[in-house]
Amino acid sequence: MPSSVETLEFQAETRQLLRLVIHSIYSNKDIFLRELISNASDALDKLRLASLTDASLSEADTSDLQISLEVDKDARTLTVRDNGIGMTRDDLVELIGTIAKSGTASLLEKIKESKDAATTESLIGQFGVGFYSAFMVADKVTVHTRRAGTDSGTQWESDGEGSYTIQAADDLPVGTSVTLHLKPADSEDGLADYLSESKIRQIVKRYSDFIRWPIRMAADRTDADGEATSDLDTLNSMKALWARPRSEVTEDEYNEFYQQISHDWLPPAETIHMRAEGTFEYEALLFIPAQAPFDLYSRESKSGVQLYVKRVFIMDDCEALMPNYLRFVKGVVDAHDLSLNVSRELLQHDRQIQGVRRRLVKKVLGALKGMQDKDTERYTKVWAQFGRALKEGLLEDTDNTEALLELVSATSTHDPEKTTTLREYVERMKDGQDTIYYLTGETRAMVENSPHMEAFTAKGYEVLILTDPIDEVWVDQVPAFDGHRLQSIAKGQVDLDDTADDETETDADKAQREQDFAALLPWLTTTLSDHIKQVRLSSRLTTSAACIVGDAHDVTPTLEKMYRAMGQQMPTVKRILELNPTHPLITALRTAHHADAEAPALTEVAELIYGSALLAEGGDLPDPARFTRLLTDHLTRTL
Ligand SMILES: Nc1ncnc2c1ncn2[C@@H]1O[C@H](COP(=O)(O)OP(=O)(O)OP(=O)(O)O)[C@@H](O)[C@H]1O
Repeated sequence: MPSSVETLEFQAETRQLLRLVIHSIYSNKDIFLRELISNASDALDKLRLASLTDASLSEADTSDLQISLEVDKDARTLTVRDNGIGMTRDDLVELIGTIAKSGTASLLEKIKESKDAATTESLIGQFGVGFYSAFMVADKVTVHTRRAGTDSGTQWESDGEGSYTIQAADDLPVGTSVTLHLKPADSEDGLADYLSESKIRQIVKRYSDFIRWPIRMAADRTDADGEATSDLDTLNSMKALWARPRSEVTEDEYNEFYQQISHDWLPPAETIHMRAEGTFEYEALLFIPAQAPFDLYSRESKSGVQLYVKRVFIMDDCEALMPNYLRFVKGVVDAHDLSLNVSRELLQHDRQIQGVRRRLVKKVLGALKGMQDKDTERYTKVWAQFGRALKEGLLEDTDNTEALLELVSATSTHDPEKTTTLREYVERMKDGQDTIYYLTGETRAMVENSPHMEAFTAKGYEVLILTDPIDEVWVDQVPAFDGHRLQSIAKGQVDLDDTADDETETDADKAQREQDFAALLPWLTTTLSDHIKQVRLSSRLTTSAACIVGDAHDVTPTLEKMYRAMGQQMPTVKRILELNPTHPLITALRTAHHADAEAPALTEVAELIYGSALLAEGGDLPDPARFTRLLTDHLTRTL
C-alpha cells in the first residue's frame, strides 16, 4: 500500500548547522563513519539493555547484534546498518529534525563569527554534529528504521538543504539503516573514495576498533579456483581497552578511544587508567579533556562517565560516579559486581558506588596535582578550561577542600602575567603575615586600581586578584588554606601596621586622631545613613580620600547582585565608609565641619565623597544625575 509522503522543515538551528557541515568546515571528513557507527552501537546497547527488562522483545531480536557496512558501487551508496533499537516516526522527527542541545543558538553565532577554519572546527568539534556529519560526504541520506517492539517502519530522506521527507515503509527489519548517496571523491576537499573497501577498513580500524559490537563488511576475494567469492569480515577488534593492562595500550590507542567516546577533536590532556581489586572490582579509564565543551556551564551539562557492568554498556552520563563539578571528566567505569538492571536511583544510594566515586575523585584531583607539579604549562591550560568547574567543587565537595585549594590558580599582584597557586602565595608571605589577602572584582584593572589596594601596595603585601564571579562565593566558604585565613581586603578592619616593615604609628597617635575626628564621624554616619551604616577612619588608604568596605561577614555587592539575578530575595546590605585621615579633602572637611556643622555644602561634599568611593571600586551610583550635578556645581565654584 503506497503511503503518503510528508515533507517537513528542519528546525532553524538544524538548518544552520547543516549548512555549516555541508559547506566547508570539517577538514577531516572521515569521521562521519565514526559518528554513524557510534550511533549504531548506541542503538545496539539500548536494545540489549531493553531486552533485559522487556520480555516482549524476542530472543531473535537480540541474538546477533551487529553493525554492517554495505557498499553499492553502481549506485554509489554506502549503508551503515544496525539491528538495534530503531526509531519510530516521531523519534525521527524529534531526534534527527531538531537539535535539543541548549546553547545551540549562541554556539552557532560564535561559529559564524569565527575567522579561521581551525577555530570553526574546534567549536563545531565541541558541539559534536553526530548524524549530520553524514552530509559532509553525501548529497542525499536515506534512513530506514523500525523500532523494536513495533510493527511498521519509517523512511526518512533528505538532501540536507532545508527539509526532509518522511513516509511509512513496510517490511523493514528491526533496527536502522543509514544510506549515504556519496558525493564524488574529491581529494582537494578531503573527500576520499568512501566506496573503497580499504578506505573503509582503515577508518573503522582507526576510529571504531573498540566498538563492542562486530562491524561487518562483505569482502570480495578470489578463491583457489579463481572464482570471485564474498565473505563477511569483522573489521574491529572489539577489545575493551579499559580491560587491557596499561602496559599493553599505546598512547594512540588511548587517544583514539577518548576521541571516540567524547567526539572531541583534540587528544586528552590526561589519561587515568586504573583497576581496583578486592571486594568490589572495577576498571576505570578516565580522561581529562584539553578543552571544555561549549555547554560545560549550562544547566543541562551532563556527567561524562559511562557505566558498564562486565563489558555490557549500562548507561551514559552516570552522575553517581562523578560529582557534578567534575562533569568534564570523560571515560568508562566497568564494575564487575553490579546487576545489569541497576537503575540511576539505586546507584545514587549504593555504598560501594559511593566508594568508587570517592576513589575516582581522588584519582582525578591527584592527576591534576601531578600535572601542576610536573607540567605547569599544560596545567595552566587545563585550569583555564576547567578552573571554574573545579572551584564549584569548593562549594560542593567539602571532603576534598584541601586538595581543591592546592589546585586553585589565581592572578595576583605578584606577577602581572603569571597566575599563582595558594601554596606559592604562602611561600612568599612576609614575615609575620598569617593571612592570605584577596580582592574580588570584575576585572584585573578595576581590582588593581581599587582604593582598598593602596596600603597593601604601599607596604608590599601580595593580594590575590579574583575576577571570576564564582570567586565571590568560594572564598566566603573556605575558611583557610594550610592554616592561613583567607581575607578580603575590602572587608573588616585591616591593620597592617602590626606586621609592616615600617612601624610608623604609635597608640598615642591613634588615640589623638580618633579624638580629632570624634565629631565628624557620627555626623557623617547620620548624613549618609541611607547608604551606609558607619563611617570610620581607615588604615588601608594612602592616596584616596575614602573607600567603602564590608563587615567581615557581609555579603559583597557583587554577590548581592548575583543572588538577585538568580531570583533570590536579598535585603540591601549597608557597608562602611572609611576615610583617609591624612587626605587634604578629609582634613578640610573636618575643619569646615568644626567651623560650621550646619553648612549645606558639607552634606553635598559628604555625598560626593561617598559617590567617588563607590565609583573607584567599580560600583553603581544610586543617583548618577544628582552626583554629576553636585560635582559640576562644586567644580564651577572652584574656578
Ligand atoms: N542508528 C540509530 N539507531 C537508533 N537511534 C538513532 C540512530 N542514529 C541516531 N539515532 C537517534 O538520533 C539521536 C541524534 O543522533 P546524533 O548523532 O545527531 O546525536 P547524538 O548521538 O545524540 O549526539 P552526539 O553525536 O553528540 O553524541 C540519537 O541520540 C539517537 O537517539
